[in-house]
Amino acid sequence: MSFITDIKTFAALGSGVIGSGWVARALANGLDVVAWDPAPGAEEALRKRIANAWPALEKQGLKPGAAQSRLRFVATIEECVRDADFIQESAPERLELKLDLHGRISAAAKPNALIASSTSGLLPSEFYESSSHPQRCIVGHPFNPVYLLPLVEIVGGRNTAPEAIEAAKQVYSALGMQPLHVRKEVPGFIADRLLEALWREALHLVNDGVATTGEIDDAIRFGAGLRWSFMGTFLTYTLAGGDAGMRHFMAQFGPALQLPWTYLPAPELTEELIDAVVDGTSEQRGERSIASLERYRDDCLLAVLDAVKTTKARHGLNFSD
Ligand SMILES: NC(=O)C1=CN([C@@H]2O[C@H](COP(=O)(O)OP(=O)(O)OC[C@H]3O[C@@H](n4cnc5c(N)ncnc54)[C@H](O)[C@@H]3O)[C@@H](O)[C@H]2O)C=CC1
Ligand SMILES: C[N+](C)(C)CC(=O)CC(=O)[O-]
Repeated sequence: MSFITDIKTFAALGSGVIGSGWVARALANGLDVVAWDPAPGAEEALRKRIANAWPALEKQGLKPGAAQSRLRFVATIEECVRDADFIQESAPERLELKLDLHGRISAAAKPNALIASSTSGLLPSEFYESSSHPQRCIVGHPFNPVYLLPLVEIVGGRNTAPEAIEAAKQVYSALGMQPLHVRKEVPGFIADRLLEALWREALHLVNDGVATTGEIDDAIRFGAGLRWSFMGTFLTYTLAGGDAGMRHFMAQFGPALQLPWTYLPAPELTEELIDAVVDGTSEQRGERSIASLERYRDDCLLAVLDAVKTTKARHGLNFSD
């Protein structure tokens, strides 16, 4: 089974926050883009959003041939997808709406054109249920702003062909993205599971009068947020275990998971879970020593801090603003 990976024409259905981000990314990569959205005034709003994103894209570097004028806004779903090599749906997050929309998209599209949905957490097996050629249907979950953030989670449904996942990885990589294949079809995928957990706790803290939204945002942006831009939670905590690494960290801080810090039920700390975490982080570390990882972490932190400081100053802000 082969799918189109050398794409020239990108179709975008739904041109709100996320759809317009996809259009901006595709245009900046030198593609022709065809867009459709049923809302009155949608074309004007889309063109405004693209113009607003363009200076950042120019700064990042446009691909040869990139131009805002290569966007064509059309009146029907069928016209939008008929000649497209790749289709990205970014319509409202409602199962019935997506089910119906994908029935129409897939009936009109070329059978070997990949069809992706930007959904944040609906299951592809459900909303692609009545699609034609469902083996080419995937989720491509992006992050806002889509034209700058590289991560895209790729999720297949019951009928998705493994070749479609590989083809989608190629397409998104060619668009300058970092694809992450979510191997199990679960609601919320990987990233939103994490983001929603943080969001849930943040709302509890506000609701209980513990902190203001600004204080919670400060707690993120001046601490873990800076680390997260270059090192994830598991490797960060490996360093927090000192020279003894993750096993020491698990022994010292693992029991705290049972304290009532959180409203989320904690998993039971079985030996199996500890081993999985220790083994996973050992693999992430590879041959690197704790000290060399610390130097890497500090270098990255300084670079990020410097970049944030310089950019804030350009906007007339202090670092603490
Ligand atoms: N906003 C966010 O932070 C993120 C959203 N997503 C996902 O992207 C998708 C779109 O979300 P947003 O852009 O935030 O919503 P939005 O509300 O900004 O845009 C949705 C657009 O879809 C249009 N629309 C309405 N009915 C439609 C239909 N039948 N077919 C096609 N388009 C239709 C609306 O006119 C609107 O322009 C959702 O599936 C959402 O879960 C994914 C990542 C992040
Ligand atoms: C709020 N959200 C679940 C729609 C967020 C995302 O899906 C990703 C993001 O950009 O944070």
